[in-house]
Amino acid sequence: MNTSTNLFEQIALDLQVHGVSIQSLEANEPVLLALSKRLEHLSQKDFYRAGIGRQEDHIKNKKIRRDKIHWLDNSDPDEALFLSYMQDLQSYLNRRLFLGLFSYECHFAQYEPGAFYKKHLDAFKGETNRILSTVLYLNPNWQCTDGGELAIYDPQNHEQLLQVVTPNYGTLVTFLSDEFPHEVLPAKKTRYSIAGWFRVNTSVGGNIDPPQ
Ligand SMILES: O=C(O)CCC(=O)C(=O)O
Ligand SMILES: [Fe+2]
Repeated sequence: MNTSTNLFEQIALDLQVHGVSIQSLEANEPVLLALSKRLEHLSQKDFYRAGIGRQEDHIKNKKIRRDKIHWLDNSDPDEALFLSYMQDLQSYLNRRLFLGLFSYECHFAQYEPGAFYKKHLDAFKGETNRILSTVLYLNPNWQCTDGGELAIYDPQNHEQLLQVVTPNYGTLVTFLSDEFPHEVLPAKKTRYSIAGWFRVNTSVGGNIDPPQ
């Protein structure tokens, strides 16, 4: 078994038992280095203010989330390397857990000091084809006093805190999109992550659902 297979198996087991997985991608240095290099080359104009679903109300948006995002695609080789890695994870999880995952979409997110994302679910039962959420953190030397933690809540009791995840470089969180409420606590330093979603295909009449 190579290191990716070990990690993929660990994620599959975590999901099976808990519905949430917190692992480290640090053994896969090439992918992390490629993403860090890509982040260095992206400029402020490559990021734009994120919205919530089809909600276009800017004031309301700003009360809920303050991150800026940049979608990944295959035209950039460093982004493509990560997308291909997540494609391998998708295939593994489909073989192992029969999830029928069909596509993966993801964006870099930049949280400037003071930015947050209030408690939310990434998917509502029956209303979306987002099945699994992933978040990968890209912050070297993040200190516990830097804030910006991901707080994950109990699916049965949305007030009950389950886990607090420090956004350390290489940490990869995976969870069931319509089960786990979560929030990003205000960051004190600029915080980078890649948030992504594995989706099932809900196409009708042969029209494939657009990936984003
Ligand atoms: O960056 C994070 O820790 C989570 C972001 C998130 O929940 C989202 O983008 O939906
Ligand atoms: Fe989320």
